[in-house]
Amino acid sequence: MRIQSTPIALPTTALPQRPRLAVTLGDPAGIGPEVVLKALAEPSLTSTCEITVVGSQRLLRQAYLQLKRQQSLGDREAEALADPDQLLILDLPLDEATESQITVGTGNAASGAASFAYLETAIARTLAGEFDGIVTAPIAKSAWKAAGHEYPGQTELLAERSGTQRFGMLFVARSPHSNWTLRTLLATTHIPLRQVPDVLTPELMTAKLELLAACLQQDFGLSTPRIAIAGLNPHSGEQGQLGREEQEWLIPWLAQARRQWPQLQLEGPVPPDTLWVKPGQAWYGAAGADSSAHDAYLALYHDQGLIPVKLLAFDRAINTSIGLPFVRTSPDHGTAFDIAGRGVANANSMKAAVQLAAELARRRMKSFPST
Ligand SMILES: NC(=O)c1ccc[n+]([C@@H]2O[C@H](COP(=O)([O-])OP(=O)(O)OC[C@H]3O[C@@H](n4cnc5c(N)ncnc54)[C@H](O)[C@@H]3O)[C@@H](O)[C@H]2O)c1
Ligand SMILES: N[C@H](C(=O)O)[C@H](O)COP(=O)(O)O
Repeated sequence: MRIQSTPIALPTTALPQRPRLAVTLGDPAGIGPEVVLKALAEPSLTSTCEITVVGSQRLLRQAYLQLKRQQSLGDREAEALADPDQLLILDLPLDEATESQITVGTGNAASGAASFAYLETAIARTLAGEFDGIVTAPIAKSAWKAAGHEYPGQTELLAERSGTQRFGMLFVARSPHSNWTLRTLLATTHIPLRQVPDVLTPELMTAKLELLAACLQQDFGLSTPRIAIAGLNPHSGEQGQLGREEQEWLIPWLAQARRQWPQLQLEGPVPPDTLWVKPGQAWYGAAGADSSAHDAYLALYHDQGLIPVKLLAFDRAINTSIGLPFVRTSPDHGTAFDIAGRGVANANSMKAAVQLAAELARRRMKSFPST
């Protein structure tokens, strides 16, 4: 089903009861179309929110037909796929020349430009009040760069276009073993490792902690959360013997943070190698672990936080942008060019991203009903 790309002005009396989510296709050469079609085949998701796919209807249909062909030839039970003709699609067609440059499995300037346009459009329509949140299928940073878009990722474009100065990258995952929820915020993200010690400052940590506390309160109903803050160096510097950052500023900053936010139960700087023991035990449901694990973790750099997240929950963790004026979630994986087009992508993280976006949007609609 194709809808014209004209603003949908709802009369104020007809406020939507279900959250309206824009789901962007991501890089059309990656697994985005596949995981979107698999996720939107879930009635439990599509019944709780109104979903509009933002991207090329033609490329989505091509992905659908390719997956259907593979399933007809395969000996495995065919995984349900949403029929593009049954979906609400905000169609952003490519001209013939550009579309001919899209090769499934290879990100390039054409696929980068397409995925950039999908997200740009979803942001503009959300800011115009047409959507309550955005779920973004994966893009390839390298393809964005090839298309001339110098952003570290989707998060930065979302922040720039929504005029958001302070924002964060939070990973959320609900354990299938214990139903315990892992929440990990990254203090720094897409920067080279060697820059991390210089980018980390007390001001940055304060900004991230404020965002995290507000998110835990607003989106998860946690007003006195237990938060663990990671150390930077091995053994958190071993009293300065293995690095000085903890002694020089991180420990003093934490002492000041405890005074500034008495409602937060702050632990740290926790030695990074043992920080993840309790969440790991809580994830697998060890007796009593969920009471000793924390409500949230503040990791100091990308892989310090994401190695444990993806180790425990690669197939279900959700990247949630906090601080934006609307909900945004994304699967934790990327475009997976190496398996794109083969029909073997796991769509659970995409499903979890849609489900969390609907939950958060619904919660915010109740907290801040439109006037
Ligand atoms: N949400 C996002 O937009 C996002 C997240 C991470 C990486 N990326 C981008 O994706 C591109 C590729 O990144 P990468 O190779 O580091 O990570 P990746 O997640 O794309 O792939 C890593 C490995 O995991 C596998 N994999 C990923 N998702 C899978 C799924 N749903 N089902 C089964 N297997 C899956 C891949 O086949 C690959 O072997 C890069 O350009 C990166 O910037 C985007
Ligand atoms: N760092 C994320 C991850 O590894 O899952 C991902 O690259 C997020 O990037 P965006 O800002 O494009 O969502």
